[in-house]
Amino acid sequence: MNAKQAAGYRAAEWVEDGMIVGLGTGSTAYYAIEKIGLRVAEGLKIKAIATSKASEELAAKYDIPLIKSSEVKRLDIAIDGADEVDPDMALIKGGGGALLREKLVAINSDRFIVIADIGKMVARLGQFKLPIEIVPFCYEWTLEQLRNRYDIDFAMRMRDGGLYVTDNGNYIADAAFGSIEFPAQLSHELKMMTGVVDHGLFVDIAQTVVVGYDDGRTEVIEKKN
Ligand SMILES: O=C[C@H](O)[C@H](O)[C@H](O)COP(=O)(O)O
Repeated sequence: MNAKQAAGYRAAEWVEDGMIVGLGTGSTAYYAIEKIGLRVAEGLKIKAIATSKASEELAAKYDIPLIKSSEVKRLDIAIDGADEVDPDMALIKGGGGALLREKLVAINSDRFIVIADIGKMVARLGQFKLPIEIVPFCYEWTLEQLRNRYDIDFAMRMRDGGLYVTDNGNYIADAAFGSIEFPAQLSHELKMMTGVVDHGLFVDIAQTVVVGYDDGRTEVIEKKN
């Protein structure tokens, strides 16, 4: 069992009968979905909302019943990976482009569990390029606005020779902050910018982090109040 699988499988143990579950996206969330799917095959009764088309397909493969947001007001639990996790459980997410749906699901869940291999744990966020989802309309102006505000490199994410398009039809600019001293402040500033839909900083959203190690061990860290 590798570190991602260990974390994903451990977090899947939080899921109980009758829960509405948010399914994350990425190579770590893959294992949580797989384990939840195996438990569904054994009789676990849940309903789920997926944070990407890829995770929807994975859930369908495991016969995890998916529902629409109109059918439920809140989720009991959401389980998702992260690109970086700092000691305050602030995160960078969106390496796989799913940050907007992931944030919507996470903030509307009673408990948000982050699953991360030990390599994701950092003293300070920012080495991983921060994904910023921007609307396609006049995106060059939004990019220019970002470049003028922060003196760092912003690169439009590319895919197959063209601009990468999220499940929501938007683009992503990856921002090389290097070191983010005040994640909450940056999160707020970015949200205020016209043209920016959202970004991959998740501050004060996670309550639990399950860390996976290469030898298959896991460590559960709960947020201190
Ligand atoms: O958009 C993708 C998500 O935020 C992922 O949860 C994040 O990038 C971590 O992905 P992985 O588990 O593949 O490292």
